[in-house]
Amino acid sequence: MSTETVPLPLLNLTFGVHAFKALALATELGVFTELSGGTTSVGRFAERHGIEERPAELLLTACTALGLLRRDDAGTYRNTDLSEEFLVRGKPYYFGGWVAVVDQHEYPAYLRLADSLRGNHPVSWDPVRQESLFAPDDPVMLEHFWEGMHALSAFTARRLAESLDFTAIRRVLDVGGGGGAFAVELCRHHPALRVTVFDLPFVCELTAPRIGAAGLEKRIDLAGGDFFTDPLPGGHDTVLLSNILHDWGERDARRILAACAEALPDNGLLVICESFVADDKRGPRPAALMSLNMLVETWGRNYTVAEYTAWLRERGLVTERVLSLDGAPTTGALVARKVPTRRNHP
Ligand SMILES: C[S@@+](CC[C@H](N)C(=O)[O-])C[C@H]1O[C@@H](n2cnc3c(N)ncnc32)[C@H](O)[C@@H]1O
Repeated sequence: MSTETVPLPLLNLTFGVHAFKALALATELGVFTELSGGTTSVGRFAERHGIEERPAELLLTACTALGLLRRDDAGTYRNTDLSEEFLVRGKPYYFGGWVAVVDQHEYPAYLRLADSLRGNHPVSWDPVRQESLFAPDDPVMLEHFWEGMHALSAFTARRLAESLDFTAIRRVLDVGGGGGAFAVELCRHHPALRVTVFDLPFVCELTAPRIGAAGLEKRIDLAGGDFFTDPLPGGHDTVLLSNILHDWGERDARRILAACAEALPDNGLLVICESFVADDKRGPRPAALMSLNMLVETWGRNYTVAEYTAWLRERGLVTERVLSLDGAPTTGALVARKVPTRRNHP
């Protein structure tokens, strides 16, 4: 080993925990919300939160080093553009819901990652007592998950709206579209588009106010149902599956694909928006880590384009292209077309 070689990349990986917990605690304390448009000092911050100056300074310094706060020479702290836009409660793309999901729902589960590994089962919820990750039993999920999904997916949806040719797309069925991010952003970008969000009935109820707040009730319909037991609504030329299939084991993922293929007309499009693991399984990092996350959360994993292409072919769909949504929270979109079935003419 060269004397120059030091384990800094490893140390940097361990800092991930510290950085995330600083973000999570500051968000939970409402630091960025209280600083919106204003400033604080260590002393004022400590007083406001009823804490000593030492911990106050350490948290404010960590947030500054992480690019969440700016400190001037007089020791005054204010939000950066990033925290002002995304970490102030009440702003349209508030990201704190997702931070809360990771902190309160996923982080405790990672303390039991080894159990998940040894038992090959999720640990973020109890499969004996709960039907699925998405059952309405977990108050943290209910309060934060769909709000958090909206904050994450809005940016993927924007990239999809820009990257996919919508000229011939009139009506989209967003299967498992709870949170409403795709429906809202796609409709905003494409004024002639209509979208139906199909999700569990209680999720549709959570999503309805968000559609109302966007003023899109006339173009976005909500359809409550279960994609394993209910037929998917017809009349759509395009079906979207965003971050759905990785939630499920291979058998269930293929059942969902079969239901989507069934709901599409000939020449209809199926769009799978997901972070695809590379066919050679060497990465990329966001897909590989999301896939590991599926170990603690579900029985699923992030699949490869080759896997989807093979499963779709069995259902009469042909992969036409894979769009790279670089910089988006979800990094790819596979676009497949339903091939017209040949009918025997008399
Ligand atoms: C990871 S979220 C993805 C949400 C959205 N598509 C996005 O990308 O922002 C998975 C979604 O699938 C929905 N879902 C889970 N099981 C379902 C089922 N059996 N039938 C219909 N929707 C379901 C959940 O309620 C949730 O909204």
